[in-house]
Amino acid sequence: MDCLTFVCLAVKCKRQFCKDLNCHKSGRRPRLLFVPIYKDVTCCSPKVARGEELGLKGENFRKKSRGDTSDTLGCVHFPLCDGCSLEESLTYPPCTEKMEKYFLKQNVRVTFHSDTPVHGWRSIARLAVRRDRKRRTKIGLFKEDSHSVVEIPKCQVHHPLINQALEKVKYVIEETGTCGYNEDLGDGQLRYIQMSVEHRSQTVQAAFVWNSPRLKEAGPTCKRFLRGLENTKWNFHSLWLNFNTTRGNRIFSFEQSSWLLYSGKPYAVESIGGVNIYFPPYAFRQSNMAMLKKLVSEISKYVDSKTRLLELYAGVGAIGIPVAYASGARLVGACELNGLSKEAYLKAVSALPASQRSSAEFFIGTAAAHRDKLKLCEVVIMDPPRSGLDYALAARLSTVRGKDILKRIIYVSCNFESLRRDLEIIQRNGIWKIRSAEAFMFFPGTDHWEILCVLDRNV
Ligand SMILES: C[S@@+](CC[C@H](N)C(=O)[O-])C[C@H]1O[C@@H](n2cnc3c(N)ncnc32)[C@H](O)[C@@H]1O
Repeated sequence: MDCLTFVCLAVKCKRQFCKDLNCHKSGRRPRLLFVPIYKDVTCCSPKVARGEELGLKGENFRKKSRGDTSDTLGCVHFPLCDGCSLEESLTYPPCTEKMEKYFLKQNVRVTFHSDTPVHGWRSIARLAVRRDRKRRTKIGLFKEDSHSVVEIPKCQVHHPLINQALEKVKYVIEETGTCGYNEDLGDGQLRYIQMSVEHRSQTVQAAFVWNSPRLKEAGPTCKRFLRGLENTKWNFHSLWLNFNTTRGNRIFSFEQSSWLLYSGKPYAVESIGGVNIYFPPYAFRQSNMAMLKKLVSEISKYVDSKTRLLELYAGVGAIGIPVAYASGARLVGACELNGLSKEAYLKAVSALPASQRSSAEFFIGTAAAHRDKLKLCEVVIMDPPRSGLDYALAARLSTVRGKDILKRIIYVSCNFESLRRDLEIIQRNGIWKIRSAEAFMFFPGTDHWEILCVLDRNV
């Protein structure tokens, strides 16, 4: 999810620049934002002004008419900024047809959940900070196929608090003489900013990637910058530093020691399905919180009470824990590559009744490495990054073994192409049948759906 996410990183051909930017847009190039990205994904369609030419209608699908402002981007930064690829019919993206046809071939009608605001939905954003040739510091997204920054102060999909926070940051950058990073020279101070909204307090968790190995070497400007932000008395939930001096395209350093909480609280807390989920800046977080809640509520319908539930690609448990809470399932564990997510996961799990969490473990590593844990569960939830499932996991799922009790797979995907590939592997031995498919409009403005696909084991 996303990507960063943070979001879809681009990823094709020569465009393999930024390794940990997640961009849920086209996958054509490294765009800033939103979460880790991974291997090769198929390029999506180019920018299109509307998706209305497609005539398909899905169940519950509210097709909006052209000119309906609630389905139009209306952003001054379009099309210069590559964060969005659609300007109209945002809840009816071109990829819809392909997806519906695929599932229809498997005798499954897709249920659409597209009733979402198309503005202000992005509650986490990662932006680059760069110094241009005129020594001006710019904050924004990379322009396509380049590392020159397009400023987007009036971005329509950002939560309004993110734009407000960025305005304050820009002001403090100027006041304190903080210098944006210069990639060619490897000098400058501020490299990236991540802003993440905590909805309950209407505050913003801000993380600043600083070009120094530690606070000690960051120099007086760093402290002036942070004090300057505090002095604005604005709604910052917390101010974080991430120290990253590596050349290249990694936004963050993921060493624990590279993270410093300068002020405020360690976690942004969101209530999802009635349970508190804790988000530190160094863990994955979905960008559309309202739709995530809808997704969790739908998934809960596929999980019975007391079922043994495993979550793979778990992040901090934003899906699996609320699903267990709502359904009464027993968590047998969660697997996640980013070990820094463990503490937040265990904190959220502790809110579940003891009977539901007593055997819950957090397994750090790849889902492939932990695929033997599948034998512990009756239902597995998997929400991989855009690149899809680890091959060894998909292959393992395709061959049920003697003692396996697994009877349902709940696959959440932000990339139809990798989902289709994985479903082919999982289904190749005829053991699994698709029970249902639902599409959630997580990323209005992009040519993507978040897809929930449920498979049941043939009896
Ligand atoms: C799309 S996110 C979903 C996270 C979580 N389900 C949520 O909604 O917040 C994918 C997660 O998988 C993790 N990840 C990436 N590659 C992985 C792998 N090979 N094995 C296990 N986890 C992985 C990422 O760190 C990220 O937290």
